[in-house]
Amino acid sequence: MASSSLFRASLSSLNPNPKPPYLYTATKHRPSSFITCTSSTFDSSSSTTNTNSPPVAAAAPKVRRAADENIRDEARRHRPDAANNFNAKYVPFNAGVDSAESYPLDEIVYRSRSGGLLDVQHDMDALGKFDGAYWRSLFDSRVGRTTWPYGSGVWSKKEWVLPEIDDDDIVSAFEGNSNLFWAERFGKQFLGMNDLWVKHCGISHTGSFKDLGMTVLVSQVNRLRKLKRPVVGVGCASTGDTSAALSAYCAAAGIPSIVFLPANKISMAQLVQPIANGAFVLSIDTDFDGCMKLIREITSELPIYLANSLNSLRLEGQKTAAIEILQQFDWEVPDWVIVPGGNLGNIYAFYKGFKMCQDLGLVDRIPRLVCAQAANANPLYLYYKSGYKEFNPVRANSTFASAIQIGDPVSIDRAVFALKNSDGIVEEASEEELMDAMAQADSTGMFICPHTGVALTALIKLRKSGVIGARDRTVVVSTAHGLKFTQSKIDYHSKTIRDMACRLANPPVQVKADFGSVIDVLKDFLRQ
Ligand SMILES: Cc1ncc(COP(=O)(O)O)c(C=O)c1O
Ligand SMILES: N[C@@H](CCOP(=O)(O)O)C(=O)O
Repeated sequence: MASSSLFRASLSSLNPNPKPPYLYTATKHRPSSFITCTSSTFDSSSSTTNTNSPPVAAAAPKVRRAADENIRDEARRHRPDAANNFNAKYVPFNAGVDSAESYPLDEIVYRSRSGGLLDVQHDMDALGKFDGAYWRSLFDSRVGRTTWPYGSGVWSKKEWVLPEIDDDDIVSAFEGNSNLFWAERFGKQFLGMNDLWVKHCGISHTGSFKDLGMTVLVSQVNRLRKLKRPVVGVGCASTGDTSAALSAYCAAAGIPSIVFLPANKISMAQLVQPIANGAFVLSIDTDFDGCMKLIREITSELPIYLANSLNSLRLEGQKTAAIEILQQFDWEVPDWVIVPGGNLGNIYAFYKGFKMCQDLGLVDRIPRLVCAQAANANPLYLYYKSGYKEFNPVRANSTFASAIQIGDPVSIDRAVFALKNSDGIVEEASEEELMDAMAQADSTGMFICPHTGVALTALIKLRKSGVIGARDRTVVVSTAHGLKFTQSKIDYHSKTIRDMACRLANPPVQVKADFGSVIDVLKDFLRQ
């Protein structure tokens, strides 16, 4: 994205005599973090004093930081004296206005007093002192840089994520800022669409969207340990992606990680990730729901911090993918966003990101959300179909979309809230449908995971039924890298899947090593 030109354009619409955010002088409209956000784009001597400085793009050439200084040191040097006014706390999820229950983020708490879910609540009055154009400009100004910690797509929205954390405590791999891919050929050829996009959240540090939430959670753990809170390690149950992200971020920070994996139910690539990153890996003879139950019991007994999305901190990072989509469309709102769902934290995270942008005036509406489930693990779909009358967990059956093989999702209430408030829809995909959709997408140049195949199936069904129109701007969220799931592709293309036609299989042709044989098969191929 050409952030500098965007930056200039949006500022001029805000103010005929524009100044970039960090140069605003009225103290009440000048969060101190705004100063740090761009400080390293300047020579520090000019950044704080010269209020006539031009915007970032035209700033004086940056003076290179001293060779013995790193980007953390540099950020520390630019740290403002005064703390900013933003803050956040845990509150019971969807609590009524009368509820006075809340907890500081430095407390170790995952559930409300009544046993319900928690949510991170931001001080919207403090954030709302700045208008939408102001936030858009600030976020745009941070894209594509290496300034600590704003080079991350998550921490570039720090004021909306964990406003009070010290930059020094942040553990980041500069996650986020993932590609929003225009699916030109897939859209045109299979759906007659010209405005179809795939948000590649899986093209990321550990190959899934979990990095977005894990940078936040592990950063907070880092802070808690510095505050001498009793956290000896961080643990999760996982279908493979949460464990990969947790172990990588913990390894980067030197924090012990413990992962509970359902034996033989995750891909080899996912299994090797926490092993390589030095996590303590338990392979347990149960399914994900069994692992989740165990980790909840263990984390209530031992000083191990819970890293699953039951912990609402995770969703604060994940919601930035929604903000990023809006940003990538130059703050235009897409009509539909389709998200594959398992434990169901992510669909709520997307809702929350979009809703904050609406509530703070960055956009004027939110997209309709679709949650897509594998038919073999579809408790939300069944609940939706019943008109949300009665929720029943299911026993999740084996699915190629193994990371969403979850029958008793912890965030069911969050998901229903997100869907009801976005005029949302739930769809499901059979094994054959999701594998065919994945193969179709791959045949147009993508290399997606089976979960993205589930989301694409939802799109295909909603296009066929006319719910999604040919001209609707639609975003499909791709949640993991296809390279984590190569075995499913090998099975499909070698046609070894029982009861599946694998109609798009493209197996390699065995051919003898002589000119005649090679030319014969090539002639056959070219005749087709
Ligand atoms: C690759 C992938 N896609 C989708 C999901 C579903 O996300 P959520 O559990 O937040 O619904 C998960 C994890 O559950 C995942 O690992
Ligand atoms: N797909 C997830 C399942 C756990 O989800 P979480 O978001 O609650 O951690 C995984 O990769 O483990």
